[in-house]
Amino acid sequence: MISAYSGTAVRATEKPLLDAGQGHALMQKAAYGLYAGTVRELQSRRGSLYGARVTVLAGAGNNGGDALYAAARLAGRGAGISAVLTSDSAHPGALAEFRRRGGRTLSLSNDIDACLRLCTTADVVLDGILGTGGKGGLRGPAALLAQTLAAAEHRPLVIACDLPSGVDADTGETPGDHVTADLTVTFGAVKTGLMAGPGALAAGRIECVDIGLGNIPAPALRRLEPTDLAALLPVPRSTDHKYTRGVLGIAAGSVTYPGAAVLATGAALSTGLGMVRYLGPEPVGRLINSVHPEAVCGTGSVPDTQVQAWVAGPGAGTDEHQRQRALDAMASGLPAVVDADAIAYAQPGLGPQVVLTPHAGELTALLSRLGEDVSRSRIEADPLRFARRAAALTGATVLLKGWATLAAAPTGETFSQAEATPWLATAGSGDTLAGILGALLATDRWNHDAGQAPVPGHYAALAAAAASLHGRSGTLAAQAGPVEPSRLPAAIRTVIRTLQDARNAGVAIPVV
Ligand SMILES: NC(=O)C1=CN([C@@H]2O[C@H](COP(=O)(O)OP(=O)(O)OC[C@H]3O[C@@H](n4cnc5c(N)ncnc54)[C@H](O)[C@@H]3O)[C@@H](O)[C@H]2O)[C@@H](O)CC1
Ligand SMILES: [K+]
Repeated sequence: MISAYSGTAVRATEKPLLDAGQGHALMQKAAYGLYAGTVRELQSRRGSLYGARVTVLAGAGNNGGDALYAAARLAGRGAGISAVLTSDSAHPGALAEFRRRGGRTLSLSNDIDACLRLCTTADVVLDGILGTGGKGGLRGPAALLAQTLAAAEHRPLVIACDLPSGVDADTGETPGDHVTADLTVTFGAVKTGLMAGPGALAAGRIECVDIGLGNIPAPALRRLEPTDLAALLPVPRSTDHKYTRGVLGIAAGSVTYPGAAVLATGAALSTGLGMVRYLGPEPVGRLINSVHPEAVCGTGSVPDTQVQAWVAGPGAGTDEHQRQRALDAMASGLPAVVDADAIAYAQPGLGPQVVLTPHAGELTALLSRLGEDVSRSRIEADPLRFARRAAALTGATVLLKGWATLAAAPTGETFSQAEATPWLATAGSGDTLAGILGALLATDRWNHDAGQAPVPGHYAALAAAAASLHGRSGTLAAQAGPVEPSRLPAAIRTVIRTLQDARNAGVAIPVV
C-alpha cells in the first residue's frame, strides 16, 4: 500500500527536525535520493551517465537546493552539469557546491533564450523550481520554461525533485503552468498532489526516498499495490457452493442499450463469483444468455430476488422498471454499484455500501442536484475535493473515474488508482468496471461473515481494487491493440490468475 500525505502534513513533520538543526542532513539525504534515482533512470535508458548533459532548474528555496546538490554528485560520475537559476537567489550552500563541481549557471532573468536552449538540448532536466513551498502555478519566464520543455521536439528526460513544479502538493491542482515529469523522486513521503488530479498526470512514475522523517499522522490518500489487490480478490474455499461464493444481481441494460448488460455480466463472471442473476427486459436477458448461458435472467423485482450485492444503472436509459430496481437496490441495505443513469437517483442518506461511480460530468450533475453548483472543469481541476464532497453529501462511497480514479468513503478514507490506459476510454468500459466491482462486492467476505461490521473505508478499498483490476486488464488487453470492452473478460482472468499465482507462490507480484 502506498500512503500519500499532504505537503502541509509533511512540512509540519519536518519542522521540529529543521528547528533542531537537521536541515542540512535532511537535504543531503534528499539530494542523494534524487542523485541515485537519476543514475538508475539514466543507466536503464542509455546505459551510462558519462557525458550526459544535465540541466538543473533551480528556484530560490530548498527544493532548488536539493536539485543542485544532486547534480553536483552527478558531475562526480562524469555528467556535464548546468543550472538555470529561476529566481534572483538560490540555496547558497548548494550553489557553492554545484559551482565547485564545475557546474555553470545562467540566470533566467538575464538570458532567457540561452536558458531555454539549455533545457531543450539537455539529456536530463532536474526540476527544482518549486517544491512543497510553492504557491500557485509557475509565473513569468519560469512558466515559459515549462511550456518550452513540454513542446520540445526532442524532449529531455524530466525528473522532478519532490514534485513537479507548479503542482499543489496538497491537492494535485495545477493553477497555472507546471512541469510535466517522466519521474518524480519525492522525499519523506509521497505527496497527495502526486496521486490526485492533474498532479497525478504531471508526476510520471513516482519513487519515494526515506529521509528519516519518522511517522506522519493519517495519510490523506492511499493506493493499492499488487499485493493489496491480490488480498482483496475472491478465492473460493473448498466448502463453498454457488450461493456462498457470492450472487450478484445486475439490473442493467434496456431495449435501447442492451450491450451494457452483456458487458457488465461478462466482467462480473470473469472476476469470479457464484452466480449472476440478471433483471431486465426479456430481449436483453435472451441476448445475455446467448453470450453467457450461465447467467440466470428474469424480469422480477429487486425485493423478490436473493442476492448479496447489486449492480444498477449501466445502459438503463429511461427504462422505468430499471429505475425502480436502482432505487430498490439503493434501499436494500446490500452493497450496490450505482452507475451511469442510476447515479441521477442518488439522494442523501445512502450508506457506504452503496458505491456511486460517476465520471466528472455525472458528478457535476449529481452535485448540482444536491445543491452545489460546480463546473465540470472545476471538478477536473480538484477531483479529490469533489469526490469527497459527494461522498459526504450522499453518505455513499464515490468512485470518481479519471486518469487517476479516486474512491472516497463518506468518512473520508480515499484511494487513488492510476493503472488505466487511455485505450480504456471507450464506450462500454464503464459497464465492465461496474461488473468487476459488483463481483467484488458480492464475494466480499464482510458480506458472508455475519456480525462483523466492515472497517471505515472498506468499500472504498473494494472500489479501488475494482479500478485497479479494470485498469490492469485494460492495459494487458491494449497490448494486442485498441481495447474493445468485450475483450476485457479474458484479460481480467489473466490478471487475476497472475496475481493469485504469485501470491500463492509467495513471490513478488509482477505489475501487469
Ligand atoms: N528543509 C530541508 O532541509 C528539506 C527540504 N526539502 C525540500 O525542500 C522543499 C521545500 O522547500 P522550501 O520550503 O524552501 O520551498 P520551495 O523550495 O518549494 O520554494 C519556496 C520559494 O519559492 C517561492 N515561491 C513560492 N511559490 C512561488 C511561485 N508560484 N512562483 C515563484 N516563486 C514561488 C517562495 O517565495 C520561496 O522563496 C521540499 O519540496 C523538498 O524538496 C526536503 O528535501 C526535506 C528536507
Ligand atoms: K520541483
